[in-house]
Amino acid sequence: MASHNGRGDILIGIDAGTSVIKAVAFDLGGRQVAEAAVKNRYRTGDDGSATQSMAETWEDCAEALRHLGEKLEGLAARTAAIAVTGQGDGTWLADGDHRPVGDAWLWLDARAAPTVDRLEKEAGARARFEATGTGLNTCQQGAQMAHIAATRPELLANAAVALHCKDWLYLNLTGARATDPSEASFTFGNFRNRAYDDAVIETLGLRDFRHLLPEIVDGTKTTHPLSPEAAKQTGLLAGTPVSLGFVDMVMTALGAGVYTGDAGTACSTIGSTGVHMRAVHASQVRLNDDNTGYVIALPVPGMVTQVQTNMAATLNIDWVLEVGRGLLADMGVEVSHRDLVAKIDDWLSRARPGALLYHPYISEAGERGPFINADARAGFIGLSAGHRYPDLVRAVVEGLAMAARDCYAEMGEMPGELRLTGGAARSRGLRGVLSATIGAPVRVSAREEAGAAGAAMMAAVAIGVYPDMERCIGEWVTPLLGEAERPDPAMAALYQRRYPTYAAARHALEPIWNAMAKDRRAERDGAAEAAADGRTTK
Ligand SMILES: Nc1ncnc2c1ncn2[C@@H]1O[C@H](COP(=O)(O)OP(=O)(O)O)[C@@H](O)[C@H]1O
Ligand SMILES: O=P(O)(O)OC[C@H](O)[C@H](O)CO
Repeated sequence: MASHNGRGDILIGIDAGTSVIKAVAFDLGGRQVAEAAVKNRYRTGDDGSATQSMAETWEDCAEALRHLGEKLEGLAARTAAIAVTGQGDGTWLADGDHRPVGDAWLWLDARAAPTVDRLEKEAGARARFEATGTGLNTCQQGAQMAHIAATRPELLANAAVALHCKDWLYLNLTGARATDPSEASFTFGNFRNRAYDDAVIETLGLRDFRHLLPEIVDGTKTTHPLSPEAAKQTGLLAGTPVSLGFVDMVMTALGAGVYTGDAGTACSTIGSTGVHMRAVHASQVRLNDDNTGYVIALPVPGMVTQVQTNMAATLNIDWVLEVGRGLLADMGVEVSHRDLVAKIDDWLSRARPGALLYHPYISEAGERGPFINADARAGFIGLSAGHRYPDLVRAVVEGLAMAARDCYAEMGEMPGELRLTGGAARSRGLRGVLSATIGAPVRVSAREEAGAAGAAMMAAVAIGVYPDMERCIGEWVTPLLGEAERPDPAMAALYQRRYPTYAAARHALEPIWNAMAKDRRAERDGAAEAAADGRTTK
């Protein structure tokens, strides 16, 4: 088999997202030259589970790389390096032969909620937060492993290594068991030194499982060669250097301009999840009193992102569109999700701004930023008989913007400029709502695949295309930033008035969510008991 000869003019970035797995080819100066995508698949259950086949995820990744090869002639020989990032958090357990131990638990999995409640009440919770910079929530591997240890210990007993999504793909690409400094430190470590912290592991009750945590590898410094088996499956050349990217949240932000040296800028990703972040030196991180948010390392020495993240962003848009699609389907009218997405800006323009309040906590796992409550649920406030579908769509979009403001309010001053990325940033109407709600201009990067680009930038630094990340950003990111879109003053004043009501309502709703969740749990337990009785009396 041919192997890599150490040259090439293409960098491949892989971004294994929650909705799509993408493989993207860039030239060495950062121009995107080809892209291939495979839809990701995961399952959700009534018990709050959200799981994904690990074997299929690797097959889908390999398929995306093969498709990329079909689109770009001579890709294998031209590839100078590959980098991989992916959906963060979650628990991907592999055994000693690098086979999956069951399906992966995703970041959307809510089963660890009782364990999060327990651990947050125990001594050591604040110390853990001060080390990781990250509030414990159901998404994270630490909480999920602690829950698995309590409820399904055989899974951990059968595992040799606990990985995240991108780490699992890296293992399949290279055979190396590794994780990156960002997920390692915000889950089990300290963001100041990017290393594991045994005291954190102890507070999670995971001392006996410490051996499952893999080596931490900085993908801007270290690469591993593509293995012969992976080469066969992907159509690339064995020996091609592979760099392990940081978690997708920070790769996307890096590619979209979170760190360009301009003071006061911030970056929001409005994708399935909503991620709101600013680049700061690790010494400038301000931890809140509520133990919420993330501190995610950047692949730049000393620099991290201070983050608050909404569990669900465009998942809310998808929900309201699906309501419309389902109704039309019942009446025999078939429309696609894409057709409905194309209508969003029209609906936004037909509805009165600020007429309704919507809290976008549509995920089964509740909300994680700026507050953590697995019981939080979405809802409209202010409906009256005259409201129509466009009003609901507008309220959902305004709810995403209010939730973003809520996150920035928790982190200090509102940003002076907001760089936007993620699927929903394509909507001009949504950008206008966000800009007015934050009270700052927004800019969208012409970069289509910011996450894959962020990862490829790490490979570019790792193989010496650039001496450091700053120089790479100067060519890959800054020139692609679009014009600043300024907020409409009247709309900004309206949303400024609405925000305190939005925030007050979410505080007031907390006991209602908790009571509803208690009822749901009691009903589920009652149904399970009735089913068990039915079985024993047969
Ligand atoms: N033009 C648009 N206007 C508003 N929302 C959009 C638009 N295009 C895509 N979206 C939303 O973005 C979602 C996809 O976002 P994306 O960032 O690609 O997903 P992910 O975060 O899962 O990678 C779509 O499902 C839809 O809700
Ligand atoms: O794959 P996407 O939805 O872009 O990213 C998911 C995040 O990594 C996740 O929210 C981490 O908890």
